[in-house]
Amino acid sequence: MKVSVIGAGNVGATCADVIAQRQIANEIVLLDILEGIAEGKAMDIMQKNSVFGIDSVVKGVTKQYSKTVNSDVVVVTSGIPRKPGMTREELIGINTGIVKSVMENAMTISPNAIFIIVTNPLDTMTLAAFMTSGLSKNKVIGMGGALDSARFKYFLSQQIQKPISDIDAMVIGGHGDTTMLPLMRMASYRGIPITELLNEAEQTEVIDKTMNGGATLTKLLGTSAWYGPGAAIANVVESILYDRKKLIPCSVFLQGEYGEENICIGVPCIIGKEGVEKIVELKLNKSEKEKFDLSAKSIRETNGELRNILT
Ligand SMILES: NC(=O)C1=CN([C@@H]2O[C@H](COP(=O)(O)OP(=O)(O)OC[C@H]3O[C@@H](n4cnc5c(N)ncnc54)[C@H](O)[C@@H]3O)[C@@H](O)[C@H]2O)C=CC1
Ligand SMILES: O=C([O-])CC(=O)C(=O)O
Repeated sequence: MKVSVIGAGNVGATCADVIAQRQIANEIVLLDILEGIAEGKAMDIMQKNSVFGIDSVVKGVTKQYSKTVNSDVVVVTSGIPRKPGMTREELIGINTGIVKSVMENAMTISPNAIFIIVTNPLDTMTLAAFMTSGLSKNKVIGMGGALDSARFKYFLSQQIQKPISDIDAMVIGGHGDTTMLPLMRMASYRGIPITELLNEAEQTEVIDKTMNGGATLTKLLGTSAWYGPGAAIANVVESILYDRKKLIPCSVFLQGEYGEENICIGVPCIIGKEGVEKIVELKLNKSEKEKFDLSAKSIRETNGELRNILT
């Protein structure tokens, strides 16, 4: 099983490290355009593997796409992260060209690969990868909701003072500060609805913290997060490589599902060896559907900018 990670920055290197440490793939190739960075990080991870007796092989290369040949999964983490005070959407100008060129280089050499897009603005970059590659829609997966759901569960566990592993919760919609939709009505603590455990004000507080999860970390770190993102990507990779068919919210191209068309947005997906194997249509109530529609509207505005950049 071979995974290539294009962009050996904070998120790409962490993702490679988690995949190696959990032995999800036996070969991981890290690629970057900056001389030496991928080689150095791969060597460092291999020396860590040596400490723990892990046999997954991590290789680092500079621009050498030939080394990514026949990857089963390609993760696109190349691109600029935001700085404190910025929105993810502000990255569209610089990151569109990067995602387009990475897709062109990577897909010819790994014709059967499933692509996981991570670069921000996530939903629009996933659409860019889908449009510019011509790949079938099941093979282009945007990773956003997996991370947002992990944050939602974390903030819920903090609020109700219970272990994270006892909490089930999901975020759908866009991967943006104002576009994500934490599904509080469906969140539960071991089957007990969270809405029975938290009052309205507490629920609102958790939702706000979740939606601002990325911005909060960016303010604290001076650049955006990487441990949560790296792990969330590895979870998607694992579901593909081992055909686990996990239900993970991912940004995927919709053609009528949730009443939307020609847009990539976060919805619950069954993720297996074919990539997106099924989109699960939740029965949203009126208020949830209104929020989902607003999220889609906002993503469409950013997609308008994308179309201007690409033409
Ligand atoms: N979808 C999500 O949940 C998340 C998305 N992100 C996004 O992921 C991206 C990467 O974030 P970080 O790793 O923190 O940034 P970083 O700056 O640490 O690393 C980015 C790497 O991409 C490389 N790169 C740039 N152009 C490239 C190209 N054409 N080919 C190959 N490599 C190239 C850079 O040299 C750099 O090493 C950002 O756009 C960020 O906003 C970050 C966290 C979560
Ligand atoms: O906040 C950012 O810009 C990076 C990201 O997408 C996240 O951590 O959720």
